[in-house]
Amino acid sequence: MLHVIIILIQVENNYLFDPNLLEEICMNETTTYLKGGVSLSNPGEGLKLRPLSADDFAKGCYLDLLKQPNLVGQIFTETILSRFNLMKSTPSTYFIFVIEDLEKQKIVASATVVVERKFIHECSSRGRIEDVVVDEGYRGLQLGKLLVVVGEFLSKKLGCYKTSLECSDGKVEFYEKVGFKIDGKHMVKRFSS
Ligand SMILES: CC(=O)SCCNC(=O)CCNC(=O)[C@H](O)C(C)(C)COP(=O)(O)OP(=O)(O)OC[C@H]1O[C@@H](n2cnc3c(N)ncnc32)[C@H](O)[C@@H]1OP(=O)(O)O
Repeated sequence: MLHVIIILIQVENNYLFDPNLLEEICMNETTTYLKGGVSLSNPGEGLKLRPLSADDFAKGCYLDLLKQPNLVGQIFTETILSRFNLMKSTPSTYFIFVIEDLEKQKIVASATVVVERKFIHECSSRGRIEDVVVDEGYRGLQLGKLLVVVGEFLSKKLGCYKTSLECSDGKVEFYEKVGFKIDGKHMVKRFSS
């Protein structure tokens, strides 16, 4: 039964969100310089930036990518697909986009924008950039920077008044290169490791 569900999802090319949203983003205003002409429409030779698709789990490579910061743990196909469908059915909230190496059919980079709805600031919304990761074999090609800039402009397009992210001290310099500034302190109480 599960196999039937997976096949149906593959046939529909089930994107998490409408790909037109990415195509409509205009990054002309960015102050971030992406070397080598890297852009949303041209992330590099043979690479394509697009929304996450349910197909990417069947290929396996998306989870392999997320394992590179070793954050996946043990999960089952049913759990993954039910989480994907939950995100997809929550309107205008979860935007996971990936970069695929088309020849290898491999997901080589990914980032998430989550839109948090608020009552403050006249019922505004805030974007959060999460889970930025580039495959070890594709680092240093400006893909990390591209993901963050796309996250920034996607947040803007979705009407957010600001976008923010949390990172370790070792990544501060990377995010500063894309125009982010330290603003206050981040505090946390963990319920599991
Ligand atoms: C909000 C969050 O998700 S925080 C979690 C961040 N993700 C991770 O830690 C996962 C593991 N790391 C990675 O996936 C990658 O190393 C990333 C995403 C941090 C960087 O991706 P890359 O594609 O290699 O970065 P990219 O090629 O775009 O580099 C951009 C610039 O930042 C610099 N840079 C890259 N990593 C770092 C770093 N850790 N510290 C300082 N500078 C860095 C590069 O030298 C480059 O400089 P340049 O533009 O002047 O040449």
